Amino acid sequence: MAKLQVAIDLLNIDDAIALATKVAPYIDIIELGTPLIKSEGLTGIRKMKDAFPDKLVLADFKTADAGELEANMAFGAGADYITVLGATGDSTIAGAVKAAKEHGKGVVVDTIGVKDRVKRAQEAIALGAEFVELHAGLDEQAEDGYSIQVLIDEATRAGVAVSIAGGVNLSSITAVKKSGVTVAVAGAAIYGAKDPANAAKELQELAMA
Ligand SMILES: O=C([C@H](O)CO)[C@H](O)[C@H](O)COP(=O)(O)O
Repeated sequence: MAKLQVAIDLLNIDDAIALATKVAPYIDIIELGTPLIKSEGLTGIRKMKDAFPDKLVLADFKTADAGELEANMAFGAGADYITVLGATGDSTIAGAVKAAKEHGKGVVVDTIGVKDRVKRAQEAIALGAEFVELHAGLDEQAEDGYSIQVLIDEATRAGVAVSIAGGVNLSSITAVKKSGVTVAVAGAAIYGAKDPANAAKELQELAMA
């Protein structure tokens, strides 16, 4: 059974909270996507956590430097998780992990742009990350020939706690879940659906099957 995370790549916090309200019954983790964080800042995180105190809130900072400082900012605003780039140095991940331990929260390392995602995932877990996101971002997904299968194969081999993000939808979620992921991340498949609540419900059913 995999947890389900909704990645909200909207730009307005009121729209994001309205979406989260529809899908929250089927979701374990509410992610404020990087564009939303850049648009609404720490205030957006505070508003989301205030609206959903019983849900895990993930701030998709994609931190590249000053790991401890940025993690303290995110956790101070109410986030339960922050993302840190796997492409950055070990000291940045270690700094964020230090802040996470002080707050009783978690660091998720995002492998976007990393060549050897499996190796970096194993290193990141050794540094104290709670889980690692095997991630093909929106631009990589738009490249010719992209297939989520590469992430599914990597999750099967990783041997550490991972999530998959980058094209998780109703067609791929069963294979994603079978790969043994801790968390399946779905963005456009939920916020772009005609009926986001129903999309989240169907994804959750398949993630739990
Ligand atoms: O993290 C993401 C991206 O970098 C923009 O913030 C997306 O939320 C993530 O890639 C989810 O992708 P889809 O499920 O394919 O929308």
